[in-house]
Amino acid sequence: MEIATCSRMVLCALRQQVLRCSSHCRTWARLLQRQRSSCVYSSIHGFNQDEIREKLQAFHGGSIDLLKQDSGIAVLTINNPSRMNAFSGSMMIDLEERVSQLENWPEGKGLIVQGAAETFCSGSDLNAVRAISNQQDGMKMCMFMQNALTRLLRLPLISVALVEGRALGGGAELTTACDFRLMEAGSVIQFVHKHMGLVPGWGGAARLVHLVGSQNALKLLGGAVKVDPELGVNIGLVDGVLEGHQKTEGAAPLLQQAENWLSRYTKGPAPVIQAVKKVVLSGRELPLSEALRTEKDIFGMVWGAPANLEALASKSKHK
Ligand SMILES: CC[C@H](C(=O)O)C(=O)SCCNC(=O)CCNC(=O)[C@H](O)C(C)(C)COP(=O)(O)OP(=O)(O)OC[C@H]1O[C@@H](n2cnc3c(N)ncnc32)[C@H](O)[C@@H]1OP(=O)(O)O
Repeated sequence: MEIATCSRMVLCALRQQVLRCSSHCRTWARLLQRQRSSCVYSSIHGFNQDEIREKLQAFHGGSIDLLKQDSGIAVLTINNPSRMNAFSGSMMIDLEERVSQLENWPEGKGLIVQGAAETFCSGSDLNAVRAISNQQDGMKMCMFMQNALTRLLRLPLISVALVEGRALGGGAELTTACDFRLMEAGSVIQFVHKHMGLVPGWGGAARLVHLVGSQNALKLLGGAVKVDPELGVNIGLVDGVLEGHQKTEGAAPLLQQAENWLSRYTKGPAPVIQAVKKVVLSGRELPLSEALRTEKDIFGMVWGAPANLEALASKSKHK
């Protein structure tokens, strides 16, 4: 082969390689950008993820367990029963890692957040709280948890907190990082922060105001009110009440009841369910013009896609 032909072939192969690499890099850059934009705090706010992870890791115990099911509904379990599912530092890191796994789940449609051993979550582990009660560490933990819970709420999955037993302090805040809340009869959500000389710091106050309005939020935080299912439904915090399966004979297990409740919203192909969540999220979080532009982009992803073409071909009627 002539030297000129040979070097043309090498150049061509190199160019293809570079193109492949740059497209790969662009995809990565987009992914990283998306990840960053889901967070509230980054290095420009003085937030150093690795530093706080190292600090939190020192307070271990418990775990956050993730079960991805073929149905497209995942179950996230807060698991630290000997401390009423309080969040240790390592569980905070676990949570952030599980959220990352859910961000990269193309088949996902729904998420149920529950506590282990018949209670939801009693907030931060008070042993860790005592050890990091200085201002600086408190701020770092607060930023870490705000990032993790904001990313949880922004997942392209329809999420529900299944409240059994008690959701206290940070546990109450966690329920507000889901799209919906279901309460077992007899369970309680309580923002106990005032009794601890605090206010919510995991984003729970901001989200609570969005959910129930500022008047009700002021009452719940100012009075550290115990919210039972009836009050929760009345003020719009709670979306459904489940029968306590131990107290009501013949009632299905709570997780099964929650899955049945959620399934009406997760029925259908994953790309469509994810698009539904994304348009609602942009409407909830963005100024109108930006939300409209985002809605157009998301619409563009489902228009003419397989589910849309299939529906058109089937000439379905909506009776
Ligand atoms: C406030 C803001 C902050 C944030 O947002 O970051 C927080 O969340 S601070 C934490 C707020 N939560 C609390 O203050 C809960 C305190 N605990 C209780 O009120 C009770 O323990 C209760 C109601 C959860 C359960 O009461 P019960 O009588 O049923 O059981 P025990 O009290 O015997 O609890 C069993 C066992 O769990 C330990 N426990 C419970 N919650 C925590 C917690 N948040 N951190 C660490 N440990 C907790 C409790 O001490 C018992 O352990 P034991 O070794 O048997 O004494």
